[in-house]
Amino acid sequence: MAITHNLGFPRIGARRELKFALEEHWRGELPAPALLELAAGLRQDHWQLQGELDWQPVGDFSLYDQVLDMSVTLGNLPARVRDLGGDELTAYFRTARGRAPGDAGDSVVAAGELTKWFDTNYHYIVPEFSTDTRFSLDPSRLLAQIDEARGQNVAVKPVILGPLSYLWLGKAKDGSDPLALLDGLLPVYAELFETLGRTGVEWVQVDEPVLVTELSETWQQAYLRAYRFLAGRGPKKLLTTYFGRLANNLELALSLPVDGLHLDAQANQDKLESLAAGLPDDRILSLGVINGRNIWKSDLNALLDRLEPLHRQLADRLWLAPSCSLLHVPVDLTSEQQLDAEVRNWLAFARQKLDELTTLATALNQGRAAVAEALQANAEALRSRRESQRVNRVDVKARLQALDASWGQRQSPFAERIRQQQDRLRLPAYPTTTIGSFPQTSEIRQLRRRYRQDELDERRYRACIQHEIARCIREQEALGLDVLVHGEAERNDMVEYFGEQLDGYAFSQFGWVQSYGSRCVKPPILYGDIQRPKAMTVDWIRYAQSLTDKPVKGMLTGPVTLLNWSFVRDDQPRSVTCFQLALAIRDEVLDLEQAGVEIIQIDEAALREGLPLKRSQWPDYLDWAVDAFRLAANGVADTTQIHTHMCYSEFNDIIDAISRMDADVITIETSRSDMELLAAFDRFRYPNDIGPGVYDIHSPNIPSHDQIVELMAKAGRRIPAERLWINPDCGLKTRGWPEVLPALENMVAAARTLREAVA
Ligand SMILES: CN1c2c(nc(N)[nH]c2=O)NC[C@@H]1CNc1ccc(C(=O)N[C@@H](CCC(=O)N[C@@H](CCC(=O)N[C@@H](CCC(=O)O)C(=O)O)C(=O)O)C(=O)O)cc1
Ligand SMILES: N[C@@H](CCS)C(=O)O
Ligand SMILES: [Zn+2]
Repeated sequence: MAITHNLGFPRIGARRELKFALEEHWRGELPAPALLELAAGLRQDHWQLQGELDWQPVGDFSLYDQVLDMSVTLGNLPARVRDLGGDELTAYFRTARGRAPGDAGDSVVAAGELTKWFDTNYHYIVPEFSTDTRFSLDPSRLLAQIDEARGQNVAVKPVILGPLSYLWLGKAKDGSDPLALLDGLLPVYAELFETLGRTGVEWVQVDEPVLVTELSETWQQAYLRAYRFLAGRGPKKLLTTYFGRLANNLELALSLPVDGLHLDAQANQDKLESLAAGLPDDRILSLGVINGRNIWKSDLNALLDRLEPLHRQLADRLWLAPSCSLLHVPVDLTSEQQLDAEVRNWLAFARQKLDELTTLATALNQGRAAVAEALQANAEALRSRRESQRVNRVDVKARLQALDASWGQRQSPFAERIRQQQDRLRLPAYPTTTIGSFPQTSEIRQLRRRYRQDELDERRYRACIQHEIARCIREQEALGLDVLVHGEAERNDMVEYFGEQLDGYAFSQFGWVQSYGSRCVKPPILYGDIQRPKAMTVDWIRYAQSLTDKPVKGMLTGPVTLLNWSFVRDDQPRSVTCFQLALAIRDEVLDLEQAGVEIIQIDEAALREGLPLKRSQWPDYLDWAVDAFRLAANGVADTTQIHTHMCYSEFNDIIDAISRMDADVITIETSRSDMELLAAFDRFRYPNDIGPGVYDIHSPNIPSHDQIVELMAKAGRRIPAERLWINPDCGLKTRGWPEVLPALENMVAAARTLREAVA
């Protein structure tokens, strides 16, 4: 009997029920018991949807983030939150967001840092450590959910984050080494396992995704030490790895004293037979056979060809699962009634992926004939996708073939370009600008919803958006900003907006995926060769420019970010898809230039986050990613100024690549690090213009004039004043106008002060 299980289910809800309830609760409109009741209802629904599986995950549900949940279980909330007291839920939300419902004044604290979860678009709350950190067990959340699940006849398999991954994902604010905390942490994990054992849990899933990164000898030794210490305590342990190949850590993983190993079957595919052959009799092997991060149907027949011999060898020691938690895919394809039927037939969301798993297990346990119809339909769907004219377009492929290196080359080097641009733009010293988006108010979202639901015709919708753009231009002129933006009011999201307009993309209605906390994104589905049927942004920018004499930036999302934040095709290398996107964006850049736009910003917010988890693979990725950016950007004349924006700040290790992008101006996040992160640009003698962010847009706090002047003075010690711009860290879409206006007022005033100093 092959056994089926799941690593984790999306918790936001098929209709984003959790998002809306959380936001209502934070506004003080939904009491905590009602929020908790809704969460319990979602868990119940999700266990029911997973009812066919042999084991179901428990503890994967989270009100905000699973890493923060683990911090609670290990008694490791930040001292600034613990000191404020209050109940458990209050402390939880204060750590996540800096405030709980009703908090003001002294009860507002700095929120925990959010950072991306491996190479996904999910963001977790970073555990905070110092040399003084002491852990203590609080298993109450996990035990309560185990009880709840047992009450619903769930075959309970608790899920926890393992000790090494927990330490690796955290940060010591005092610069100490998190690994030094391992000895203090292990007894708490031991107590947790023993507690779970006493409640009769048979298997516990211990997530150690860090095993797919390239670990130093010290970390490898730490793994051995930790799992030897924990051996034999509590339930059987399924050591769970995901997001890639175990590579050098495979032997290490196999040598750990655990009862089973889960790995991504596709990433480790050349190892499966030898693994099965050498597996000790008392171990199980769990294969992540269904891709948990994309939305394509699996090739079930090909998988069975591979799995049948393994199953004959391992019998019930073969477990089948998705490759990782299904957190990263939408819940249910059956909701998508407006999606093109042909494309829909190629897709599988979370529910459909679990169906695939059940089909595979039935075929293995009872023979393929038992699921002949499902296998036939699957083969048909795959054939239809492979042969579809919409997937493979001769014209797009031919254009890519015809590319030569000159397409990625600006006409002149930066020093010459910037002289021509300055002659044309006549900007003051320390030019001020913003990153693109202005507040996405509920009125703007309502507009879009009414347009989508045909309550507003196109003419009226466009007039309303123009009205928003006009307001945005008016406000920026009144503030005295130097380079304006149109505000992005017409965009639901910086990626989805472009996906909706490019051939080769489909988009869903309900395909929401959690990005952080209650915030979701709806990644568009890139299924075929990419072609831009018509200009996507030119009318809006032209309209904005018609309202002002100041330059308005054309605003685009770059090819690498479109790639990394979409569900992309798996039938060709990512680099090829990225170059197709680059050509489409290049066409838009040239149309903007043709329309007289003097400055064009191409956001590459996801370029760094797409770095492979293994450093040895970085050079290859950076080569083609930077080439794709250059292909998109570099068709313009010297007089056209290209900006790029990246809303993160760790550039030390990729500064060569950033430099090779050769954007005339790069705007980056630096305010929270006190400009320290400019050190990389300084050390490398980065030659082009830089706009180091002077205020943190994630916080409602208003930066003062003096703070901004001080930050820019620090920047000036690293970068010559004539190459500095002044701007916020990132776009302002999540903020409200009452916060944005005074912040930008101070920013412009600070620029004036700085200009006086250089006059
Ligand atoms: C910069 N970030 C982004 C990432 N990935 C992207 N694809 N895009 C990004 O901008 N990754 C890293 C970060 C993550 N940061 C964020 C920040 C904010 C959000 C966010 O606010 N998401 C919204 C959904 C945005 C959206 O697409 N909205 C649509 C539909 C809105 C909607 O649900 N409308 C309701 C009606 C609402 C109303 O007020 O009446 C409806 O239709 O029923 C739109 O604006 O049209 C969120 O709500 O979570 C995400 C990631
Ligand atoms: N232009 C986008 C970039 C976000 S990373 C914005 O301003 O929202
Ligand atoms: Zn940004």
